[in-house]
Amino acid sequence: MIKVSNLTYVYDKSDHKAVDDVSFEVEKGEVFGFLGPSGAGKSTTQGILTGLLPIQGGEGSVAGHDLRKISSEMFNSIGVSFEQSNVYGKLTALENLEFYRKLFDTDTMDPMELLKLVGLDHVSKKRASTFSKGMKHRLTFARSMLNKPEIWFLDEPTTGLDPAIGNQIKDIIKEKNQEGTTIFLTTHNMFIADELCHRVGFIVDGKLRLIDSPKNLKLKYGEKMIDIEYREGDRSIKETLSIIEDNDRHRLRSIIDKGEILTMHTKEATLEEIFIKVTGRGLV
Ligand SMILES: Nc1ncnc2c1ncn2[C@@H]1O[C@H](COP(=O)(O)OP(=O)(O)OP(=O)(O)O)[C@@H](O)[C@H]1O
Repeated sequence: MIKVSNLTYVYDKSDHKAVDDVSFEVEKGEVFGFLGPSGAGKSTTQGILTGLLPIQGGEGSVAGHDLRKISSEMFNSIGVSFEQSNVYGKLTALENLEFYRKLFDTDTMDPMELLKLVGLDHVSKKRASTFSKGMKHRLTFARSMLNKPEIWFLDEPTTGLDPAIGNQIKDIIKEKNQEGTTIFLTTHNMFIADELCHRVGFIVDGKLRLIDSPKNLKLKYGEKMIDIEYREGDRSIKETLSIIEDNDRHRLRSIIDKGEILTMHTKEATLEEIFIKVTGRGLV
């Protein structure tokens, strides 16, 4: 669905590559997470893939369309939800969707149905300028689904939303993916990536450092830890021990031998911890 090789991009008057020799493929039906800290090159890559920025170095295709010869047909196949909401303030929520709907020459979704899906049906006749940041974000998100995209580009889809609405958005993403939509998710939120993505790519300073599934990454890089709580006299004590480090393994054995264990849980490394281990960088 997406195939890029040696993608490179330098902004005018910049002395460094915003995207530096990036190659990857995304299969049909996959949720692919593009993860990295601020300034890593995520938005620039997404800009090239969605035709907002011209391809400079390298090759690529999106839904079978060559990025060097972008035609309007490509825009019928993709949906893009930007991190920054860009809705028309003077139009109502419904008018915003009706307006964009006319720009496609492909089958589109019913705007009211979309507003209902993102919980904005009760304000369909209100001007978007009166909306909160979260509501504008949901309207942008709904708009990106209008043309029933084959590939859906989502830039920080849950950032700045309250947790209940964030969960609703995550459910919609999962549902669309189950219906067959391929998803390219750009984020620096590792929890969302872990929950939603089949594979993730770590990008830092314009370079793609690694691609794998969250599960494989945890197996490969995650040092398994155990949270153990036990009783000693009339006190309960908690410890976190590695099951790889020799000293910790001895300690664990001696605690088990003494008995009186209250709780014991294995604890996997988070994707964020693995990102730091692999790239030497945090996600902010
Ligand atoms: N319009 C621009 N002109 C010049 N440099 C830019 C422009 N947009 C981005 N850059 C630079 O390109 C690099 C990659 O930026 P990009 O916005 O792609 O990163 P990002 O990973 O999407 O970051 P964020 O998570 O903050 O959106 C950064 O060094 C940034 O400063």
